[in-house]
Amino acid sequence: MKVIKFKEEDLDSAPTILVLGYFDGLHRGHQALFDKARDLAAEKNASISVLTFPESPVLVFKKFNEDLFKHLTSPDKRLALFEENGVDFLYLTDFTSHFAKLTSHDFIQKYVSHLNIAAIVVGFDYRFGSDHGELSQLSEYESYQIAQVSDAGEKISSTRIRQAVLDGDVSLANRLLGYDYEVSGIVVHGEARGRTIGYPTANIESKHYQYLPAIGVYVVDIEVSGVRYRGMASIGYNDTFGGKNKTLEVNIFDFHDEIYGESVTVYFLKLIRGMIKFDGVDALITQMNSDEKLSREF
Ligand SMILES: Cc1cc2nc3c(=O)[nH]c(=O)nc-3n(C[C@H](O)[C@H](O)[C@H](O)COP(=O)(O)O)c2cc1C
Ligand SMILES: Nc1ncnc2c1ncn2[C@@H]1O[C@H](COP(=O)(O)OP(=O)(O)O)[C@@H](O)[C@H]1O
Repeated sequence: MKVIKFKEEDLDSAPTILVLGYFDGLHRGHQALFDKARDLAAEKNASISVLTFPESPVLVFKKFNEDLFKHLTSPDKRLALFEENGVDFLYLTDFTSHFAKLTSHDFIQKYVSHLNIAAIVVGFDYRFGSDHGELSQLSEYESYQIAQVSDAGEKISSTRIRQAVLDGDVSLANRLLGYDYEVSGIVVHGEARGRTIGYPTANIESKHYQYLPAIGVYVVDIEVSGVRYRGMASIGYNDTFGGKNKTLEVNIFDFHDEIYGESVTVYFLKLIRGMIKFDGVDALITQMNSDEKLSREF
């Protein structure tokens, strides 16, 4: 997949299926658009292009807070998901005040018309341009609007998945995403207490703006240097020890190596329980023994 800043002179000239949207998380609802795009691409011998934005359009409309930078995936994972879904050309353009003022007609003139469009695919609720144009506006092109995908009778949406993650319901998030919710980060030093209680934990700090699941203990997989291990994670303040910082820590099963400074990815599989403030370290260890048993059996 080629990632290209949208400029008229840099566009590929071969016929292409254009998929439009922002696609945070590229969940099962989004994947339905790419299923259709792949069918069309095969039928018309065309490539697949996406025209999207590096950051959320909401940044242009709302007072800033850090949450507006947050995504369901890291930037790398976002690219990998587009690639897995068959995208050949990912065109990026900044969503700015100027961009927001374009009418649907301007958008077609300035962007869509410069591509060699074989067909356009959008989602059921797609609107574009300052006049909130509908698909009919694109009627000069062969265009397809994909029906909403539901799960348990409710629409699959990035908002619903974000809420599931924040509630700690990673099982639901994973089902709606169609893959395991993951957070990437770097292994940093903690209090060096883990090893003294028989459960060393890799403390993971994320540089990306991602949603961290709710405080609690989780069954996880963790990828270290390309190998995926089972483990158990804690998200919280280490209440038993009066911790002040919220940490994401993973005890990795059948693993014995120093990995400070390594980039790792944590895949959240299931919420085990909430955080408990124990009276002493022995009670914590007993609880962690049973967390381990459950996590290994998952
Ligand atoms: C699976 C798991 C469950 C945990 N559960 C709790 C808990 O219920 N209460 C708590 O205070 N700390 C809990 N912890 C966090 C430990 O307090 C923490 O890992 C330990 O203090 C080591 O910290 P360090 O890595 O900074 O040295 C848990 C950690 C793991 C890996
Ligand atoms: N099975 C394991 N799970 C997690 N980390 C491990 C494991 N074995 C060794 N380590 C190493 O030990 C470190 C964790 O030890 P710990 O005593 O908890 O110190 P810290 O407080 O710095 O995290 C990890 O960052 C990693 O480098």
